[in-house]
Amino acid sequence: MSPPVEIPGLSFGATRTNVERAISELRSGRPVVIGYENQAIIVIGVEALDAEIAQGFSAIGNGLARLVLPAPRLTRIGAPRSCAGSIALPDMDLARIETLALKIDGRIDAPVALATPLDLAALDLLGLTLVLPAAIVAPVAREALPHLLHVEKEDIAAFHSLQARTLKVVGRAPVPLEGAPETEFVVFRGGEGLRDQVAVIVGKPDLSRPVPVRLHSACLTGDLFGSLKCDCGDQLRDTVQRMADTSGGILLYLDQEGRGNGIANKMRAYQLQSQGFDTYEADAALGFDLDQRRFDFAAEMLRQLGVSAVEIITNNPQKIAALKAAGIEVAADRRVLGRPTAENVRYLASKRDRAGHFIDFDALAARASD
Ligand SMILES: Nc1nc2c(ncn2[C@@H]2O[C@H](COP(=O)(O)OP(=O)(O)OP(=O)(O)O)[C@@H](O)[C@H]2O)c(=O)[nH]1
Ligand SMILES: [Zn+2]
Repeated sequence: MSPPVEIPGLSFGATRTNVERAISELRSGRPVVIGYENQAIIVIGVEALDAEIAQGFSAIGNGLARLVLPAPRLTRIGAPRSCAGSIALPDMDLARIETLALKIDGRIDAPVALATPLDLAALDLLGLTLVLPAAIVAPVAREALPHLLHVEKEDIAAFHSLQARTLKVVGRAPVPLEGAPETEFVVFRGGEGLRDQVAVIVGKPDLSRPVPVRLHSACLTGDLFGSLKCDCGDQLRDTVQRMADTSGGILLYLDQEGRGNGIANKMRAYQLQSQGFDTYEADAALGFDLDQRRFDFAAEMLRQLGVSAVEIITNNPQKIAALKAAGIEVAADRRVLGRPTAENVRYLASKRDRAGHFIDFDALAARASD
């Protein structure tokens, strides 16, 4: 057999390749191995666990498998923590695991150990895959399980900053919209979890001045179906209309459904909301922090479009701070009013009270009676 060769242009770095493959493996329901120094663990998301895989974890882990949960979930089930932790799974009891990871009435039933660096890397990787942030892990020898995908802890950490840098335009075309006939869609690939991100350029904004810009995170229920639970659809259409009626602007339509949790977790959260939780309590009960989104790659999209200064259209102070941190000049910030409904007032009030969004309820009420 001829020896392996390094071919320029065909030798991709391990960081990108292995992490991208690991995301795909975990989403397909197959475990991966994460290595760090001379240690390694085998990992799978709770969502993908079945009796057969559980048996495999028992065998390979010699009874040392554990369930790793983020701090908000541990707090929810009665073990207040500011950092992730793990619970021993000596017998891989599937019903117990589901209760601890997901059930509303889950209660802690064993001591919680501090998460190891490898445990934290497992949660980090699951976050990129949009599955429930609950990991089953078991220690393994580094060289064991050669047929499974191996990824290094450092590569997972480095992947986050790599993502923004790998963005590139893969397609663009005019898409005339109702009320905004002169509109172009520009599709970028890369970004968060390799998803496609779209810049919607409305009219012909003057790039030599601060450009009206909105970063809009995808909301299937609100944007497309007009859900009454949020204000997203109104914000989307009103912003495009406002841009078309003035000197144009750019709306970045970001594939960040559910504040970055993914549509499946958003529906899990909605289910909890139907039982009385508010939008943040529901996310926390599932193990999520207030907001999973990052906006550094949105800044990179703007840069690639030739934008260096913006008038941002948002009520969300994190979006403003993130663009500034990424080196975009924010010359002004403008509010964007949705329409209040009986179903979304609690959601809007929670965003104001818990996440500091600038939401003026008097202005909203005036709008409702327009
Ligand atoms: N997890 C979760 N996500 C939600 C819920 N309701 C709406 N979302 C998501 O929240 C995000 C809202 O994004 P944006 O429209 O960019 O809004 P924002 O962060 O409130 O900021 P501005 O609208 O710019 O003020 C979308 O990704 C929605 O899918 C919810 O109850 N739970
Ligand atoms: Zn919405």
